[in-house]
Amino acid sequence: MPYVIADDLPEAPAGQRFRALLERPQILRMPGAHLGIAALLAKQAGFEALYMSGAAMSATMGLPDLGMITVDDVSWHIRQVARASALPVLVDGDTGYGEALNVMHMVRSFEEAGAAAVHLEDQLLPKKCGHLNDKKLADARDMAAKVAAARKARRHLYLIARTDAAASEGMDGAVARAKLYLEAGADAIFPEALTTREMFEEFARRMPGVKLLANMTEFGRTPFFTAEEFEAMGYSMVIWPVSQLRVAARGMEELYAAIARDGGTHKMINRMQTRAELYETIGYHDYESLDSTLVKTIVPEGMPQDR
Ligand SMILES: C[C@](O)(C(=O)O)[C@H](CC(=O)O)C(=O)O
Ligand SMILES: [Mg+2]
Repeated sequence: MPYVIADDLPEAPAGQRFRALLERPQILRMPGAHLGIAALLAKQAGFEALYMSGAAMSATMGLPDLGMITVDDVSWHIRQVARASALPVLVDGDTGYGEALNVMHMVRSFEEAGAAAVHLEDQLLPKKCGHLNDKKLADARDMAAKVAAARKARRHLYLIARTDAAASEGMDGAVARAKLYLEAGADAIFPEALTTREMFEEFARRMPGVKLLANMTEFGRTPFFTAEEFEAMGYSMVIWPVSQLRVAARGMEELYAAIARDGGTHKMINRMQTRAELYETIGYHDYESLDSTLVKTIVPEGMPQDR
């Protein structure tokens, strides 16, 4: 249904709807979807919440995931995803784009744009994908101050603190940082780039009662586990952050090669969503019939139109 109808908009704030999903016993599954069209397709597949990846948003803009995108770039993505899907969205807030005040501005901007949750990581700029080498970690107390700042700025936004410490400070360091971030006001923890099942299980065991997020990114350091496996290991949320971007990028690569090679798109037609299917996805005809109903309501039949 068209998002422009007030009666169809969700009543509760996005953060509250996100929390309600986390109260259920099963793991919350969030595929990456940072564009309106992706949000609609993910919702159609049955997902109840979505993830917005910094890596995917950056790559969409033709940029590396080094913390170069801004609060406004991300807010633009949040608006279209929240609007198109009306689903709660967890947003990658990177390092908060600066220090405490920047973090507070990020929280307010993301909430205003329609986000449900954000994660904030303990790296220094230029931040890296958590699965790469040579990450520079922030001082744990500086990160805790950012979490506290986020807490002060948020009304309903769910706050997830991500720690990238496992690689350089080991499990003890990651656990100690997670505890500090929880004390500072984080609602949940995202232990980044754990490399074995044993590490995931140990982290969960040492964080009893804490909501944890698992990152199932491909081509990284985490071996493949299913949502069910993460749930059994004690995780409450799982993301597949960049998968949609990777598949779409491969599709674009093949399309451009085909046009260059064949002088047209004829060999790619059966790989395409048809016009009718696309219109179905975006609700084209719903908007069109809404428009004609409105015109009839405002200008009843028989009423002279050109006075
Ligand atoms: C989750 C993540 O922060 C993202 O931006 O999607 C990335 C994903 C990736 O680069 O594979 C990460 O740092 O893990
Ligand atoms: Mg990221």
